[in-house]
Amino acid sequence: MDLSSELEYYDYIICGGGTSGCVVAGRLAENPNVKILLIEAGQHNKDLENVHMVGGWSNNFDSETDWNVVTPPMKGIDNRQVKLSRGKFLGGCSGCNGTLCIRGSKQDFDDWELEGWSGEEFFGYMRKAETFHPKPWFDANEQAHGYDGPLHTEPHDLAPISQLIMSSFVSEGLPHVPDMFSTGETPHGCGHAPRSVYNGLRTTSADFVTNGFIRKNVTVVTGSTVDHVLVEPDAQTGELVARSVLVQDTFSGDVRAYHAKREVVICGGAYCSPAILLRSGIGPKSELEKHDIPCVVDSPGVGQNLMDHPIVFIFYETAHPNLTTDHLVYHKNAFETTYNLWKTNKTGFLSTFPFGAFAYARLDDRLANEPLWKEYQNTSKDKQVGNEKRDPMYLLPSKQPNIELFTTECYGGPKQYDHFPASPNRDANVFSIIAELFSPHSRGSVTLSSRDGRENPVVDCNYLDHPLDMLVLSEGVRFANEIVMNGAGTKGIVKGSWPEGLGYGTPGKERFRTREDWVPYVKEHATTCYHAAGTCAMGKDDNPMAVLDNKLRVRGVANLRVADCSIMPTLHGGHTQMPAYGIGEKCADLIKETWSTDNVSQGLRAVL
Ligand SMILES: Cc1cc2nc3c(=O)[nH]c(=O)nc-3n(C[C@H](O)[C@H](O)[C@H](O)COP(=O)(O)OP(=O)(O)OC[C@H]3O[C@@H](n4cnc5c(N)ncnc54)[C@H](O)[C@@H]3O)c2cc1C
Repeated sequence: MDLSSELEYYDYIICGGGTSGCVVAGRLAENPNVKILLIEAGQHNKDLENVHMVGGWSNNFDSETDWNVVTPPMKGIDNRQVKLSRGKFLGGCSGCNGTLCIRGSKQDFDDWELEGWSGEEFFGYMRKAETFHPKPWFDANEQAHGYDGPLHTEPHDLAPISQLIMSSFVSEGLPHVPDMFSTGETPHGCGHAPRSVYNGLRTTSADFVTNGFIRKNVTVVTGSTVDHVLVEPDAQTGELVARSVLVQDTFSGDVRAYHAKREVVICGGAYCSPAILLRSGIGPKSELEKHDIPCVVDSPGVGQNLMDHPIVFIFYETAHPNLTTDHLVYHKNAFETTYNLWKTNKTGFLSTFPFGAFAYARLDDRLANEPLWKEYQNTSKDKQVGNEKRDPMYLLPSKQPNIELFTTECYGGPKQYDHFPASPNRDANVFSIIAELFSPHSRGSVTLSSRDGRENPVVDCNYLDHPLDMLVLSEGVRFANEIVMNGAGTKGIVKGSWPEGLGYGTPGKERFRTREDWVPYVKEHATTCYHAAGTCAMGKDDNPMAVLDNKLRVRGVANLRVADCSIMPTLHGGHTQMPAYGIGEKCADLIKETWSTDNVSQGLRAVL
């Protein structure tokens, strides 16, 4: 195919206008002397009401604004398939997520053992993206936040049910540390998760290249799917260099090419970035052969090491009116009223996401007598940090939680829970608690279904394949239920539950008392927390599975980087949007460092 007449030239080409990609583009554009192209497969976000109105988040799914990825059956969860929604529009998942800003523990990033990515340094990059707006009632840790980034965040005003759950957390042994999800230093406690919302509007990474940050040197093309990156040997050195990007019109399939004078950065997210690399001939040779793609670099780690946090919901109905927020959205004509409120004032139920109270928990005492836990305690890699031994999940008990617990302030959750009987439209008042597994041992994969860039890859999350993952998550779910049933704030307020029979009826007749009792429910209902990561992992030079070096450079190809959640060697114990922002910030700095005048004159590979 002769593309020479169609080439357009940019200094940097960013492939994927999602959470990290927009940050990379926006930050590089601070230098007015460089020209940047940002390519997004989906549409622009400006007219997508359900992006700006946080409460409309789920309306972005099962349509053309969703990648609509569905896993194959997975044996760890009763051979069920799971729908993996991803934002397909400018801003990517930052425009349809739950808005939670939960950064993880600093130790999670120290564990990567990669120069430049310590917890201390990386928390600095997450702060850089943020402008935090305090509220008088919230005891913020001021140093933990940023105050001049394009991402506006604020604390969430709790509904009455969340206040009650917070006191149940405390009475069940999880001390209150208000801003613990921003500091990364408390592995066991409860507090408030700031949100990526301000003045009733969602803030997204698209804000780095739109609104107040539109810059002449950034060209945003939407509706354009990156098919592959053209990698060619340099005429003088023979070294492989990323030179151009081949793009298909998402709808018509028309092809065009763009040329990078300096670098190509792949930011397609943990499912699509490995797919772009594979289509470019960079990946496990055997996988490329299946699709007749010539192998440019045999990189066995591309698409492997897929991680996510499995979660399980438990729902409760309370007889007390107005503790939950169901009356503001589901009952009678509430939706019409609340929608008008958002339309006119940007306030009300739809202006925030109905998650409530949050906790991190260590489960050491609860798991101490489990035979599997003891077995791994003795046989697992016993790497010490100081005097402290890691637990079987490879976590440091003094620094990293085993699970997160969080709650909703009304009915709502993945579609698989729709069959539960107390539909809120019948005027029921419903809340839920969710247990989320950190540091899973199970690993999944991303492979190609076809060479066509417009076909989704095959994403197998392999949830709960490892027995330790099931052990910890089922104990986490059991703990979650005990908090609601026995905790000081919520004891006695429950009149129904899903699953049924959770101990609000006849004492001693509860159906779910032991951890084993919970295992079938976990298998039947575990689903994604949407935290996909790890499929183009960074790693040290002696690690053959490391797709990238610690500067996000693709091993074996010059002028090609990846920047999004796929780069994580291990998944942190938190939620992934703040790291995605931090990765974008870090990548922009790494690129600026490479192409600073000094470095360029030292012979880095400008291809023109
Ligand atoms: C429903 C949902 C709820 C979530 N809730 C939370 C939460 O409350 N808190 C939290 O911290 N995290 C949450 N997450 C996770 C978090 O939002 C994501 O992990 C993070 O935003 C991912 O950022 P990314 O840059 O890696 O990928 P993305 O944001 O997905 O960006 C990838 C971009 O690349 C584009 N793209 C892909 N392939 C191509 C191609 N071939 N050509 C051109 N463009 C392409 C995509 O359309 C997308 O815009 C949630 C995610 C979802 C989906």
